[in-house]
Amino acid sequence: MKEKNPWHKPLTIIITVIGVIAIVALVTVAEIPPPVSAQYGIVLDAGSSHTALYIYKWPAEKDNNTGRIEQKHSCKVKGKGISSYAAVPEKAGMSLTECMQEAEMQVPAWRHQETPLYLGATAGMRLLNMENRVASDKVFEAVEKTLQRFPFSYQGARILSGQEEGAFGWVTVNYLDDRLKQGLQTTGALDLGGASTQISFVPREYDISESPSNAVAFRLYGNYYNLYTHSFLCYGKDQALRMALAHQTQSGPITISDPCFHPDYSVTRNYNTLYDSPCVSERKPKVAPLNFIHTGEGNFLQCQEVIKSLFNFKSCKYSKCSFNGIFQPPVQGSFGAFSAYYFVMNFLNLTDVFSALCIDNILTFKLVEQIKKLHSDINEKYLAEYCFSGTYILTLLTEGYNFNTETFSKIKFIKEVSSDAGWTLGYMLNLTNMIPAETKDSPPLPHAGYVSIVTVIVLLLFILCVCRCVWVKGHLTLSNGP
Ligand SMILES: Nc1ncnc2c1ncn2[C@@H]1O[C@H](COP(=O)(O)OP(=O)(O)O)[C@@H](O)[C@H]1O
Ligand SMILES: [Ca+2]
Repeated sequence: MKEKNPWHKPLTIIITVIGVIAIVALVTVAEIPPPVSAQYGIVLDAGSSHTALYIYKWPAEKDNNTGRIEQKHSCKVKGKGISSYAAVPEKAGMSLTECMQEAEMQVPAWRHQETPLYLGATAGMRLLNMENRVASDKVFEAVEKTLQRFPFSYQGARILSGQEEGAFGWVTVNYLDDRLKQGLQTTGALDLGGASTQISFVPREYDISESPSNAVAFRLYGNYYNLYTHSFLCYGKDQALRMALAHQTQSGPITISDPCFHPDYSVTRNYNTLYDSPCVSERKPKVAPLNFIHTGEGNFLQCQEVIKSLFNFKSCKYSKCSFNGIFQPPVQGSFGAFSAYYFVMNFLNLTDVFSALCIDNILTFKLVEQIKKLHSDINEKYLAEYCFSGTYILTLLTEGYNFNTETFSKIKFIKEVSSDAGWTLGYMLNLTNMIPAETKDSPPLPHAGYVSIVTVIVLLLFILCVCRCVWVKGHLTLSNGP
């Protein structure tokens, strides 16, 4: 008689049911496309001194909020900023062609059409727009014409407000540090450009109503942030230098001896060129020669006096001000200082240490010719201006924003944190809605998790089946045996 197989019926039914469920699940899950492709976004930062193109990349399958964005590529546009082409606007457009062609190569062709392309202009165009609206519109027309020729999804070119520039710089720094998602204490952002400078931070106690125009409220990943931000037009380092020179040429002299420049420095400058900016135009001396000779003297304390004269510390109708009657709560927490802050402080080796007392020792003004020999790879204009710029930065931070020895030590001079620090990433994150206001409940298991579990179940079933077959076969052999 054939022995009854104990594996029969209930077990077979269970195995069949689980097997069917597993196969159905596997088929369903397998239908979701695997997470392989990437998405791209392009932002052009049209600054006062130059334009830079940034390409960002993020995993395509993580819709909107979970994928990490990284900087894939950057390209420095040759020549000056777009505002410098006011007299020949078509050249502003042409200047962008090379970097745009690079972008075409960098982004896979099949992604071109869905890759958003933005251009944001900052203080250089803000000034041109104030000075000559028609010229500013023509520059934008030329730039648009060039950008639209490329196969990307062009989203427009516009001037960012100072508030946007400050706030997006803050978003970038905190996004890169991963502080927003984790709800950590945020880092303030200090951006020094050529034509404007921004300060943005979350103050300890903040009465927004005192100056609503300085307040930006964000809700990011479920957290509220009340950001203080201010952009000082004309206080970027190039316009600040113009203001310092204007201060020293009020009487229209033929020669000036500038304490902020090296003792052997001597350059002929044109009065019309110097005063050709809304930051200084009203102060142009009535009577002046065509040119003046700008010579150096190299004296830190006197240089600081000249620079202090660019700030008005007198009038303040708020509880507290930085300068020029602008409301500013006391600085709070750590700060990331980037763009020209970084370039200058990195060159002067002042990025790690600070003692208000030792600045003048560090900034002993050597002969500019010696410095040129030591740093033959660096642009001569930058070299000649580093002492002015260094003194300007220290004065702006300590006298202007009221950083003291303790709070200054919390400033980190940064070029990048995996991606370059600047407003462009924050701008793109905002325009593509990449940072959600709320944290979405993430699925209990990611796609890969489901696939693994189903695979393990199927494997177990397979092993179970094999065992059963072996058992049945063995049993039959035994029962059929002699
Ligand atoms: N290597 C460098 N050394 C010193 N300064 C630099 C260097 N590279 C860029 N800069 C300066 O950084 C500033 C960048 O400002 P930019 O972004 O063009 O202007 P804005 O933000 O005011 O529109 C300019 O003053 C430029 O001269
Ligand atoms: Ca800038």
